[in-house]
Amino acid sequence: MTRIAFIGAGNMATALIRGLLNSGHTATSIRATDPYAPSLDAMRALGVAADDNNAAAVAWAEVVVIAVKPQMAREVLTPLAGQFTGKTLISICAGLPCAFFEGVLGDVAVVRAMPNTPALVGLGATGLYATAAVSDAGRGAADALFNAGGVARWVESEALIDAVTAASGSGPAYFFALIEAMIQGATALGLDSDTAKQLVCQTALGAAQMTLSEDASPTELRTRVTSKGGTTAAALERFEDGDFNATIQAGMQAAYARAQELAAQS
Ligand SMILES: NC(=O)C1=CN([C@@H]2O[C@H](COP(=O)(O)OP(=O)(O)OC[C@H]3O[C@@H](n4cnc5c(N)ncnc54)[C@H](O)[C@@H]3O)[C@@H](O)[C@H]2O)C=CC1
Ligand SMILES: O=C(O)[C@@H]1CCC=N1
Repeated sequence: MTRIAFIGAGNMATALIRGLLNSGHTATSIRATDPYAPSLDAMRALGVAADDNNAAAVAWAEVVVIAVKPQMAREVLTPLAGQFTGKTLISICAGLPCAFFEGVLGDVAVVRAMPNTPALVGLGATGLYATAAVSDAGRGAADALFNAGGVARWVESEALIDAVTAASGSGPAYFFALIEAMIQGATALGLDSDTAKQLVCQTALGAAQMTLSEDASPTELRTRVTSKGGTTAAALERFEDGDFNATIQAGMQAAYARAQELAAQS
């Protein structure tokens, strides 16, 4: 089984590791590093060896996932330069281009990945891009890692990873915000919070599942719910008073621009 080391054992690494374990990857083939003791304890509770020795983890691994904040990546990776020959580096750092890792590390085969936290429950969505230096085995390992926690799609150009970031990388937060607002709305109308949560979340699941499985566009599906002169139309008209669609588009453009700023600052 591929030996995978995670440098950084925070939120996203934990989601990916739990996805791997749930899909049958053995804990002894995973290792994690982090300077933060509670993160190491959480890893050990999953049966994953964890310490703060990045160099030893890289030496042990066939695949290394860099899962620190983008602003930390240079500082964390600089001491590891020259230690990636024959290994695959998978970066999940928002914004940072493959060329950044090649510049810091020298000889390295880089996969750029943009996963999301629902990997924790097996429903992650990941975009992947590989440089020409990545071997078939390296691509296969990335495929296996991200399909373990959901679905993964390869994109044709590296720039599209920033688009993935704006869509599905940050996307769970957009849906959490909508769910949060809808639960607040439902409780304001008198539902108890448990019932509101159940009904709102089931509605979100149902809408997503229908959009995937029905042979109809989201526009058509929305139209089928929206009776002329009915309740849905009343709500959607009010949303559009607040420029709902334009606001979502502008938010996603802001996420995309921020990914590019992170690259420029690296
Ligand atoms: N949270 C999310 O939804 C997503 C995050 N990402 C990317 O994943 C990366 C990690 O993000 P999160 O997990 O949210 O952040 P986080 O802050 O939860 O985790 C980062 C971890 O890196 C550790 N760290 C700091 N210095 C280190 C060092 N020298 N050696 C090893 N570990 C060190 C920190 O202690 C922390 O536990 C970021 O680059 C982010 O852009 C990508 C997709 C989604
Ligand atoms: O907010 C962020 O920068 C990271 C990348 C995508 C999701 N979380």
